Amino acid sequence: MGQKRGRDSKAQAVESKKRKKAAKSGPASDDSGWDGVVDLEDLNWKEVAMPDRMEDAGGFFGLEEIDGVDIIRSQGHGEVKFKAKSGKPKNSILKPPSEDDDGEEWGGISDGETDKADKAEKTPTPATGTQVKEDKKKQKETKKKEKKAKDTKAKEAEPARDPSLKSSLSFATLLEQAEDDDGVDVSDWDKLGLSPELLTGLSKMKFATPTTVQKACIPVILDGHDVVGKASTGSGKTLAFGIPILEYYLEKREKKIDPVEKPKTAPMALILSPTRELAVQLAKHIGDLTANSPDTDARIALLTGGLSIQKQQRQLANADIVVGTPGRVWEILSTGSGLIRKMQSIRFLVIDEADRLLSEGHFKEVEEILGALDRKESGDFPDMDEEAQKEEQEPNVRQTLVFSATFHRDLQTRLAGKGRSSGGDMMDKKESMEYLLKKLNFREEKPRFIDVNPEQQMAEGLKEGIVECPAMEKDLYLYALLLYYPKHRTLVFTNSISAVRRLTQLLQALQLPALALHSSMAQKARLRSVERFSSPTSDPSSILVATDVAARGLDIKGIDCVIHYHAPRAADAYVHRSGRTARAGAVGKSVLICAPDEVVSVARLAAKIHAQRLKRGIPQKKLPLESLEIDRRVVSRIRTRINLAKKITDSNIAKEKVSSEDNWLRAAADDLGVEYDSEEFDESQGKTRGRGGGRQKRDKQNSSITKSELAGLRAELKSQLAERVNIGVSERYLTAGRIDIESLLRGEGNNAFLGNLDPLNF
Ligand SMILES: Nc1ncnc2c1ncn2[C@@H]1O[C@H](COP(=O)(O)OP(=O)(O)OP(=O)(O)O)[C@@H](O)[C@H]1O
Repeated sequence: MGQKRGRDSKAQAVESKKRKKAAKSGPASDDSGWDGVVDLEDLNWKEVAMPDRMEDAGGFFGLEEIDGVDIIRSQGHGEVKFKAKSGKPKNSILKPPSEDDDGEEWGGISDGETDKADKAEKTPTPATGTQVKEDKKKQKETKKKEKKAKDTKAKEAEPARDPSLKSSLSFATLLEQAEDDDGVDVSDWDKLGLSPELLTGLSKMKFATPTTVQKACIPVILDGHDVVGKASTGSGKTLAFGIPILEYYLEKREKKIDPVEKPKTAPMALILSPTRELAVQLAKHIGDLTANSPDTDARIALLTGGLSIQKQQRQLANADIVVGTPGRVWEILSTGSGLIRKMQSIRFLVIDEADRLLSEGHFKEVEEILGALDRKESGDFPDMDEEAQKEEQEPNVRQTLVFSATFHRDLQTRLAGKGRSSGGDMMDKKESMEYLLKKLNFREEKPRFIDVNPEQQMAEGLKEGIVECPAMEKDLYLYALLLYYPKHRTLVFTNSISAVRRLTQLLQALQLPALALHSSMAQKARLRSVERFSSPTSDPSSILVATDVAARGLDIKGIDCVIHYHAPRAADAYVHRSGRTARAGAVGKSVLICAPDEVVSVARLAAKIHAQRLKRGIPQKKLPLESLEIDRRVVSRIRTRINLAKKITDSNIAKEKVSSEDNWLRAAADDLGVEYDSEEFDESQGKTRGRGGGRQKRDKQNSSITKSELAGLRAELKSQLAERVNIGVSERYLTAGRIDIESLLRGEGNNAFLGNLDPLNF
């Protein structure tokens, strides 16, 4: 297709300048070793023929076109160049030298005698150096004048054009616009008074409007207040605190900008997260905004367990913002020299997923960190700049920002400075709210409590459902749900690591793209699972089977469905797990697979979460969750597959287990210099009788399946999986009218099933 461009005076001016530049280094002939790449201005543009009537021009007035070119985009700069299409001579697309070109500078683009002859004709007769120069100068000036007069005349002769039309036709403007298209209009952020740098960053990230929590929190934090922020999952809390931190960074840098070297300074913010994956994500999210905002080179150190401590220590030495999990942060701070003092000057302390971070296993380290940040010791700070030292001297410069989607009622009322605690079930005595308030050392007596959605903890676009099934058939119902929702990126939550391992293998045996995530995995494997699951190029039916390590904060685009294989143990876990879908205004599903003995506790849990809505009478149901009926035919037809897959998985797991136990005992026997016989050992330990004996016996039985038996099971499963699950259709009578053959052939509908399956309508 031919390329078109508009003509305008600005483009022409640039054109002549660039042409000269091109001429200097430009191509001499087709076989000169020149790669054939030319600039826009050096193309042999031809005017587009105009219709007789100007009204018919349809906005194409003044257009030029070129044929036979390929566009070449240079990496990184968005610059566009051109090359002749293959089969055409390289210089066939080049513009011949025009009258106003300086003959000497224009090295000649010629592949024909005519051009050479033309050039010879134009070449001035030899003369002395100064004279030639002067003559040329005069010639140039005359040509310039002539050209100017010609241009003015042409302009006067042109009919008046709509200025917007003109600019929209300019090729140069089109290129500019293409660059501008990189971003979106961010005028909705104006009221928050952000710096142009961050506005550019937000525009490039296509965040046209601040979310509710961002609108509510950013100004308050910028005003220097301590904030406790509560907003539903996926509502943009990270930037609600990330933006004010970066604003502070820019402001601080402005005051003492050093063009040669950044001043060595202490970090200005410490952001604590309960899980490694969330810490990685927080650093990335804030880092993305930094990277997209011009001149915003805040350095972020990520301190999480499982990765090289030395590297993290090095990062910390130059960091502006520190993001980490409490364990590793404390490990580095407590073993480093002078680091605690350096961190004492931080301006922001962020406790993300606060209710989790301030409870359970993490509290001890958080407590150590908080204690260390407030411990005042004398001494100087040799590697700190003056302002940081000054700030260090001032008492309590630190703003504390506490965020979560869920807060225990007591924590909520206490942090909001409202009323007394009635005693809570989330923390024990020592970890009481009073203690917390004191420990967090807010600089204001009452931090600002911002609850953007007091009545609803769940995201707007989330649909909640429940599938009831016999306790021993959860695998079957899980598989059925996954078949009902093909091409759904699904996150399956379990309550134990062993269940994650087993389910991942089971689903893999059923040829589903399942990945595992739990805290006993090596950190690199954990990150790899998250990366593979979240990659935009990954299978759209990817499944991540995880423990609650993935429940908090994980922001993976495009999770369509969350399945709770085990009912969560607490209401907040349900909120956070379900919050992995329907994020940032998207829609999503959350489905609980529920055994009969779990129904009561699940009902209680749901009632708790939806208490406010139930109070207001919406919706008037026993359970605010939709009950999903899985077609009985599906259940019965997939049973064989599940049984086969289970046998294969159980056998593999039992073999791994027996072999690792065996290896351990063998090594111990070797160390002791004794013979090891596994059966003899089991007998002597009474392992075949008593408590746990049944499980061990089962493991032994499962592990004793021979290789050929296993191969047989695999082959049987494979042949089952090669067929669609038949929902009451005889394949012999496919044409009997019960199924839509044409849509079947077109590959429409759910490929897992043969026959008409009522959708779950959920
Ligand atoms: N102003 C905005 N406009 C559009 N998208 C946004 C905006 N701010 C943040 N987002 C996107 O929303 C998603 C959720 O943001 P974030 O992870 O901060 O949510 P959260 O409230 O912390 O969730 P959780 O409680 O689950 O941790 C992210 O993908 C982020 O890129």
